Amino acid sequence: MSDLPLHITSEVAPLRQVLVHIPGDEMALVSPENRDELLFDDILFAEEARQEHEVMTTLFRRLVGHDDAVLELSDLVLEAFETPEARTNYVEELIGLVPERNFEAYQSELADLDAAALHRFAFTGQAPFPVSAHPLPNLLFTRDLAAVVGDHVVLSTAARSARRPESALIRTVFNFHPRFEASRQRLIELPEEVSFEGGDLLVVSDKVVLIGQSERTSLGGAVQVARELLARTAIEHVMVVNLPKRRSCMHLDTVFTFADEATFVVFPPIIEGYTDNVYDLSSGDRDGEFTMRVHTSLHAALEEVMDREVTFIPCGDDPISQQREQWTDGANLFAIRPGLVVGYTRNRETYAKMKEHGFRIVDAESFLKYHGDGDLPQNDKIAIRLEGNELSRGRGGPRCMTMPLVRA
Ligand SMILES: NC(=O)NCCC[C@H](N)C(=O)O
Repeated sequence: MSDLPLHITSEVAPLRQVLVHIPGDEMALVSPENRDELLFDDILFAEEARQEHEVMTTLFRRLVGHDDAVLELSDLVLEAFETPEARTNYVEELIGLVPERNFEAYQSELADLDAAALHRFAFTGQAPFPVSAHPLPNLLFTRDLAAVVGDHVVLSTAARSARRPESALIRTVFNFHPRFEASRQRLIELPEEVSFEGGDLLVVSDKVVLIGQSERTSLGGAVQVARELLARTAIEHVMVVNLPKRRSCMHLDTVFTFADEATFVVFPPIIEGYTDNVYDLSSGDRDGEFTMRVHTSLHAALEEVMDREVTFIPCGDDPISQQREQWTDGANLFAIRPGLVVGYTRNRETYAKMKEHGFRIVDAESFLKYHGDGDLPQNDKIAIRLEGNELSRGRGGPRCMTMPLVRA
């Protein structure tokens, strides 16, 4: 299974391979003092978070049906670092990404570290000589590192300095790990003056993507991604969704995710409360130019571009429950196949709404017990509840914690 080419033509197509990161030592380095800077609203109990995460990856392995279904970022970085060139390159990239940290002063010492020591430095910031970096606890949210569209990969440029070094790690993996050799020609890099994070990109079909213009993805970032995708891939429409620039809705996938091919779980105040906020970009008559159409609602825009009826399920019944559940990622579902999604147990009102729309609600543990022998439901609409009281404190749900590499 090692040479599956990267490929995604729909957000809900059956999952074949996904990149995740189990909360590691870096998570235990978030403290009350540094948590703000590290983009955490609270400190997480790493062991508990790992246990919750393990249930999620067990589900993926079981449902996809092979061990290679789940790749762990930490393993891939360590394997890539076995190549000396990958280590030198990583250190150079890191220096460029966070020049203010002045890692240049220790460039040769860092590049001379062996794979395990450099790996430790990269994730936790700890080195065997007097230099230290921030830990990278947000690697838990692999979604934001890049986005696979068709057979191309858009590499993110993080908006916040706490997440900027993550780019050096994902570049190391895609540029140096032997597993991704076949995709090296299809990496899309963005200029450093714009920002783009993978949580803002949703693949609607082989011809359409949505990009949130958000707290994390700048207008310039969305335009650059559009330019590259329209020029290099089969994508014909890039629909830019303008969001309020707020932490609570930092990426489009915090307020809007797929539950089925044409069913979405949404946070209504933002997704339905704004008008004229969808800019549909397609190629213009001349190279590098766009044609732009403004839609008055995302719902109408999707129905037009998907050529079918679209259903929005609110993440709660009333404004208060919608706000509470959006905050704990009620609208951040991950689809394993159309109609089979994973979310956090605590978002009860969201599940109640999904039930009204024909979803069966099942706990992850009982799902695994019942379908433990590989006898899996094929067509039912099922929402799997994952315990995430610890994980949800990082402000990201199952979609944020997964970067699909291959969907059938
Ligand atoms: N796609 C997502 O919404 N990812 C969640 C990222 C949470 C992380 N603590 C951050 O602030 O970047």
